[in-house]
Amino acid sequence: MSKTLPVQKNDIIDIIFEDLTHEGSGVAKVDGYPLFIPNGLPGEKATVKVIKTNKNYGFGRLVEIKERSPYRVEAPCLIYKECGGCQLQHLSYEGQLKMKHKHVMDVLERIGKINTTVHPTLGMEDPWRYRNKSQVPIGEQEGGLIGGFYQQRSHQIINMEQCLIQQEENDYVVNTVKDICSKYGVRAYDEARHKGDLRHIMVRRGAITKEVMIVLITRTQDIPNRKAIVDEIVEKVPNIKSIIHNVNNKKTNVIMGEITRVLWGEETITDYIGDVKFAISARSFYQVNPEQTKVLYEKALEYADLNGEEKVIDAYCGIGTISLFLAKKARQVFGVEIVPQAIEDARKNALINDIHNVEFAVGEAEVVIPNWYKAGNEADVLVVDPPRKGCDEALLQTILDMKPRKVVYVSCNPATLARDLRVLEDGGYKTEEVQPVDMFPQTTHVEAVARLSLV
Ligand SMILES: C[S@@+](CC[C@H](N)C(=O)[O-])C[C@H]1O[C@@H](n2cnc3c(N)ncnc32)[C@H](O)[C@@H]1O
Repeated sequence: MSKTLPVQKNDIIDIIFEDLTHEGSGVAKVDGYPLFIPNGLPGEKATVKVIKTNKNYGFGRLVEIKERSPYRVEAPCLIYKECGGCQLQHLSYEGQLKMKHKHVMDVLERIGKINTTVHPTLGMEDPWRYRNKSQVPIGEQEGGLIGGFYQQRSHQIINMEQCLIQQEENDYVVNTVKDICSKYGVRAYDEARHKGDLRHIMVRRGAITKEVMIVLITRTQDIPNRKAIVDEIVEKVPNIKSIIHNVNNKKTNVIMGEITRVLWGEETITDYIGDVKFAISARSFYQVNPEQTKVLYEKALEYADLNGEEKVIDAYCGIGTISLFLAKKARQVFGVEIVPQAIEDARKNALINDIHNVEFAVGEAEVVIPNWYKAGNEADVLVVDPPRKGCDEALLQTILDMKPRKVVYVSCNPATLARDLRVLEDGGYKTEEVQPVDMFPQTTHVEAVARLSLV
């Protein structure tokens, strides 16, 4: 069968890169047959070696770049090639923003057949050191704890002293906690044998308040020398506000387990987005790029186009971040979220900010909102901000039945955005514009906000 393919394993051929995959590999086509080649950039001419062929696509390796992309740069991070965290450090930031814009346009067109205006990506002035949350898997080397990242396509942990997309303070906190736990004899979790203690260290830091939360995630119910560890963390970590212990004793890739308790300090840290203050607990979702979150939410608010009279639903509301911005401009907001701790935070956040025209419910958006509609409730504007898998069909159907005047769709996955926009367009909505926002510089991820109106 492979005889009919235009290339064979071990062929050395000249190609031109046409595109980039979500993993950051260059894509070249030979008589329509796609080859995926790490490190290639669109527009580049190169010699490549074919290393594997499947029926519909193959893989190759760069031998020589013959014509470089004007957007190619030297990746500043020394562990960029081993770490799976960033995929685009070899592409200039201007190139990244262009690539993300094209990606959103292509996916909307290819998957959703959506014909709309996609604006150029809104990027950052300084696209480094932006993350407010660090979450590192823990391993062992020569008796001490190491932590950093999984080597690409493996579960081998590589130690990391710094990460160029993390706030610098988070690097210090992770390294300090690693050292303290090592000193007091904490053993790393051994995934293969399901033995040992510490699985992950998570650090979250308020960009404005500087408040720090540390979460120690262990397999075991307790942490050896817990008190000494906590005391030393409190002594060594500036602005520490909360030390949390989470127990995850399952054989799973999911990071946090069901049991969460406060070891020291508060259950939450606080932070500001614009002039709204938020309490954030360990289990709650909170956007990782605070600077761009403000840009994203402002765009969502602009697209909601509120005049103070509307009833608004915020589906997948997390700790009520978008809900509270909406509540300042609407008559009534109803937020729905599946994580109970996030809804506790959301209610607390409404109180902290003296906002009273908002109500929150715990549950699946695809169950709570249809029931809410069946009970005779309606909304003028509906905002959705689902996880990567997009909106559930039952929620989309309820939107089509309820017919809110406007739908604002905030998406972290252009493919599911395209799929869901197609359903909404088939049901009578028009996608008027889409704004990509770069929440994750140096990576292939892109966020986008879409504005839909009932036609
Ligand atoms: C991308 S986050 C957005 C959160 C919030 N809008 C924000 O900007 O911080 C998606 C949220 O949806 C929640 N979620 C996931 N599946 C859900 C479901 N079926 N129903 C309701 N919420 C869900 C997650 O817990 C998470 O908080």
